[in-house]
Amino acid sequence: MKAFDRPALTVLLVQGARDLSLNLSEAQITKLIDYLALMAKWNSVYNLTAVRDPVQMVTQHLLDSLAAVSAFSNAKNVLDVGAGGGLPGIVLAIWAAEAHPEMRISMIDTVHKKTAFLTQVKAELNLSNVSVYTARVEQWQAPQKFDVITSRAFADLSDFVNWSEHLLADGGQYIALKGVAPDTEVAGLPAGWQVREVRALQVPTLQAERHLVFIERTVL
Ligand SMILES: C[S@@+](CC[C@H](N)C(=O)[O-])C[C@H]1O[C@@H](n2cnc3c(N)ncnc32)[C@H](O)[C@@H]1O
Repeated sequence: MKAFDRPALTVLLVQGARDLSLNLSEAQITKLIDYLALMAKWNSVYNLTAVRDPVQMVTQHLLDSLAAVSAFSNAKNVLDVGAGGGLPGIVLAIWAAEAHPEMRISMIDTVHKKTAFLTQVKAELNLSNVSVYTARVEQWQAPQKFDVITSRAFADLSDFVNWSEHLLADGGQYIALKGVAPDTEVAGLPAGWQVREVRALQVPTLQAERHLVFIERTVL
């Protein structure tokens, strides 16, 4: 692994957040870098991400998730499905703790090693707005329904919706983080669901195409 140069990574993150017009406090920047440090430290044990270069981790993990957070501004109760090492859920939680203190973020993954890591991140970063669950989402009976269900790099849109629709509250929506414009996936959505918007994202220093897909129940 390349060296974890905290000051240089902080500069990159601050600049990226500025490019995204996000007003992050010093405490939020510190927590985001602390999170990355935990991920870099435990990656070999927990197998959290294939991205090993800390500079790339800032871009592909922190800024990629930060580019999406303002879409969650009205959410109260968010579920991140297939959260893995915590993306976008942990980044969303660090942002929301100050920007939207009423927002709760639940994260679910099947792999116990990953949820053990997320539980450790929650404790070390003092994220009282986070809940972590180990389960297959399609079999999971949640303590409550969610007004927003999100995922990044989880499944195609139709499986994502089919496996988790029992968890979405009436009037709720999906916000999926996707790569290239997901036209084929959009066409394959199950009956009763429609795409409200596909929004292109600009992630600072990332060349790849990124999109947010907003899905809701079809109004009859
Ligand atoms: C490619 S990883 C993406 C992780 C993270 N969202 C990210 O963007 O880095 C997909 C994750 O989905 C989890 N997963 C796969 N099937 C699942 C299911 N049925 N229910 C919950 N999690 C699942 C896997 O364990 C894995 O951690």
